[in-house]
Amino acid sequence: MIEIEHLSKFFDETCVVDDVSMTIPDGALAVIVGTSGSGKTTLLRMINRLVEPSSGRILIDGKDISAIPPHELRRQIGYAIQSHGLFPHRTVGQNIATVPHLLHWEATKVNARVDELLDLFQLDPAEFRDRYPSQLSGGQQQRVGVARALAAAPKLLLMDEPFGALDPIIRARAQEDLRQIQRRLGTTIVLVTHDMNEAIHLGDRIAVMDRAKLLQYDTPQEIVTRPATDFVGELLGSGERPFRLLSLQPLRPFIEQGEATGTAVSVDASLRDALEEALWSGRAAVPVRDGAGKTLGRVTLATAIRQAARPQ
Ligand SMILES: Nc1ncnc2c1ncn2[C@@H]1O[C@H](COP(=O)(O)OP(=O)(O)OP(=O)(O)O)[C@@H](O)[C@H]1O
Repeated sequence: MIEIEHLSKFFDETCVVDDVSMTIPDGALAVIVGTSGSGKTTLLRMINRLVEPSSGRILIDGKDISAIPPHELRRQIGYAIQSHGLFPHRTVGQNIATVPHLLHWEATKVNARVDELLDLFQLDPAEFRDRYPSQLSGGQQQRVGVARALAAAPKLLLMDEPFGALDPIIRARAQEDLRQIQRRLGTTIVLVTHDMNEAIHLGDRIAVMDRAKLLQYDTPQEIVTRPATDFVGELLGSGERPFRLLSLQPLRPFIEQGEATGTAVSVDASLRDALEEALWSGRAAVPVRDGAGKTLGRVTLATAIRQAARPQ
């Protein structure tokens, strides 16, 4: 668990993080979202002591991190940034092995870990292990950057706009990878983004920042349905709110029996996906199928419309 208590940071006279308190439970994915210059990166970098707070404190598993030497702290905490920060003269394998080497892991264990991570990120180890970063696409470099951050299986991973440079298709895949990895390994993740869609899609909790202050820290559901200030509402985009609400609702509870033909949606999709499919094809209901292709029933446009309304 990470406990951030009354944390502030001044650069000269300017306060860039102002009295922020928040708790991130173990295994949660907390997203810090907000406008440019609101203090998101500074807040994140105080968690691994790349920036020292002016006041307040951070506890990780009950321990005040100001008592842990920074280099020791950083070996326990994964860190992935937008410009991936790979070492250009080291191979992909050597890059991923950085922290395991610092921790003096045995060579066989390191090699096995490198291959395991490459597999996880769908990069064939035989093909990619010995390449240099310049021989990879931007998306592959970013995946290697995240793999490197995960190499020593840190309990905590800090990510600063990790998917910022990716095109929308690869970005969606990288987001999906991250959620699966997080579920599998139980990693606690703090991720900075300025993209509200990404925040709602990924976050168990969302921290909304504006001008150094934490305006709201809550579940995506609460942020969408009960924004704490007008600014949070604006950041969500008022016209987008019904769709954001639908994207948070899995289809399964809304499946009913009845007639529906045409292209089906997956049972793993959200109500928003079903709404889009229904609207785009001009149908009042769409069939729902499971992974094996079996039709489970249908979801109607009327249900989606009902569920898009602001809860009372
Ligand atoms: N080392 C520094 N010295 C002085 N000012 C700094 C320093 N680092 C950041 N700042 C200032 O602190 C403020 C917050 O910066 P920060 O990078 O935390 O914001 P951010 O919300 O992550 O922004 P962005 O989304 O644009 O990356 C900005 O006004 C920035 O100019």
